Amino acid sequence: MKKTLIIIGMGGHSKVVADVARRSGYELLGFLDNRKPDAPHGTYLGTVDEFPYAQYADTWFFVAIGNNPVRQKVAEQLKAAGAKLATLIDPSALLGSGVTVGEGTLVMPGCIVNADSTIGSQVILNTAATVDHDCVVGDGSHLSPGVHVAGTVQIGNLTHVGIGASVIQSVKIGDRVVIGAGAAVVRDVPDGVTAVGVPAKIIKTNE
Ligand SMILES: CC(=O)SCCNC(=O)CCNC(=O)[C@H](O)C(C)(C)COP(=O)(O)OP(=O)(O)OC[C@H]1O[C@@H](n2cnc3c(N)ncnc32)[C@H](O)[C@@H]1OP(=O)(O)O
Repeated sequence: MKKTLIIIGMGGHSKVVADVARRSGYELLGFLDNRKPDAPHGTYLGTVDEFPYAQYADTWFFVAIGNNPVRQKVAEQLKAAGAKLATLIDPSALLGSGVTVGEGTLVMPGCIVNADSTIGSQVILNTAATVDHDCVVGDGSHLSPGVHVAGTVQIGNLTHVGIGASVIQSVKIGDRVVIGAGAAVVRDVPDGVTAVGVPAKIIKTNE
């Protein structure tokens, strides 16, 4: 029997999550969203807050919300309601030996994660992102499409690395950091800042 899945969120990100879920062998029952969508792209099953999770004990749930803190908050809400959170790894992704991937994480098509890297929970490794050996990507972080992370890099929690950015080996990027699209990160980046450019420089402190 196929495993069944319900996806949380009905924005654009949920479309790509649905595709990864189908390719990974799940039967998709539908979507939850606290805002009823005007033009649903699948079966709308109701709100996140009012869904009867206890009646779906055999079903897996996946939070497909791009915003890092919101994704993590909704995942906590689901866990408190007793829902089982799936981890979705596209069959085209390559994971090296000793790699671990946390609960609720999405690994998109074309990603490569090399040996002994640790990917946290509720992470998005977006299309064709690569993470080399011995890295850590913290909970709730998002590596956008085409990000390349060299070996032994540490990325904190709730950090967003923008599309096409590169991070050289052994750099540490803090929590709640935003790295701009196309940046080259060549020095450590502290918690709670936005850094852009080549080489990446801090342009502001985030709220
Ligand atoms: C499937 C998907 O869609 S996944 C999502 C992928 N999306 C991304 O990766 C988005 C990444 N976001 C960015 O790069 C954004 O530009 C951010 C977050 C770095 C900055 O956004 P904001 O905080 O709104 O800053 P804002 O746009 O006001 O720019 C501030 C300054 O930084 C500059 N700047 C902004 N982004 C960059 C960048 N990536 N590289 C270089 N300079 C930049 C701006 O030109 C501006 O400079 P100025 O003050 O001289 O005019």
